[in-house]
Amino acid sequence: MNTLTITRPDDWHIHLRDGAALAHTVPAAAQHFNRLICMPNLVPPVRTVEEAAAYRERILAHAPQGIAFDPRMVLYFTDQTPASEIAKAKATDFMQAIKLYPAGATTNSQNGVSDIRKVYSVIEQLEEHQFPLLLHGEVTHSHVDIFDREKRFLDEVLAPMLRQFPKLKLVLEHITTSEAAHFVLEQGRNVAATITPQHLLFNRNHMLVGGVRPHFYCLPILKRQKHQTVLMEVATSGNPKFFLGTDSAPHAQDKKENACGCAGCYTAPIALQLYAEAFEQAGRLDKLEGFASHFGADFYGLPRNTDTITLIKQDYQVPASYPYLDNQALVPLRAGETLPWSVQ
Ligand SMILES: NC(=O)N[C@@H](CC(=O)O)C(=O)O
Ligand SMILES: [Zn+2]
Ligand SMILES: [Zn+2]
Repeated sequence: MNTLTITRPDDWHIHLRDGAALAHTVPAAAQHFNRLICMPNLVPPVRTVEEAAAYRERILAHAPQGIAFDPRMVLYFTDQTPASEIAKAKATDFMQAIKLYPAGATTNSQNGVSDIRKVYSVIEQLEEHQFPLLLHGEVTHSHVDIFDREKRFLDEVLAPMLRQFPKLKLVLEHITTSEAAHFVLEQGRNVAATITPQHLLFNRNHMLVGGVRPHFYCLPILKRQKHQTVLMEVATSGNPKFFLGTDSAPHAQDKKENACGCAGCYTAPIALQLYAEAFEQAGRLDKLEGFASHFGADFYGLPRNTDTITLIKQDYQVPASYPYLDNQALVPLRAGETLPWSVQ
């Protein structure tokens, strides 16, 4: 197969950042994706519907003319989120979800939730309004090994929460383990997961063997190959519980190539090509369209896109870096490498 035309995809998990970064991140994402779930971990975070509306305007100011582009906004869950904010968000036509970061779990999560049991009154509203909860699913206790943090979250936080709120609509974001994949498979249709291109194509050896490669460092961290294999299986299975969320997370080059490097892989301009590479490796290119373009929209109750995008089996040279902010560069995953798929 040399070309593959699919319904235009959506990215259900992306970081666009704010301010001057938007001039770079918004056009890069909009060239391939229509709807974006715009993560709210700004500094300061997007805590209210008003702040989300203002952030959406700042994003739209950089949207390319003449193509469909619909940023979907997300509240940042804090210990102080008022339960009344949920009905308010639900009543808008641009708020899509609320994102829960356990405090300290990842980039800009310091204002996240300190103990999920303290916010059960808000979660009750989420279940009642069927307003989706997006989870960065890792525990944060310093004594828990970084490679076990996702599994521990399932056992200690998510399973008890779902027992209490069995109809809660939720997305376990950027899953990285076989345990998370199986957990999602065992739940009802109200529970889904996003999977990034890096967790499909890579495992921790790619990050750590032969030298430490900071551009592969993201959270949750890349795991063993046996987990990668299971993620590939579920992503390419055609099961609608698993859909595309790139978790493209830009950090300037000097913040990544640093004695204490930031977590996050920048993939927005190459993510679709990477997913095509992964699905081809699995012999399941026929399942790419469902994963990339149908299942997320279906889960969120949005119409599927009506236009299409065409991938070509043609080498694509990833730039060494993209321009970013003042004099900084943005180094993508696979910088300088040649990918087997291009977007027409
Ligand atoms: N994935 C990451 O490693 N980083 C994300 C935050 C997140 O999605 O956890 C970021 O905002 O940089
Ligand atoms: Zn996260
Ligand atoms: Zn993210």
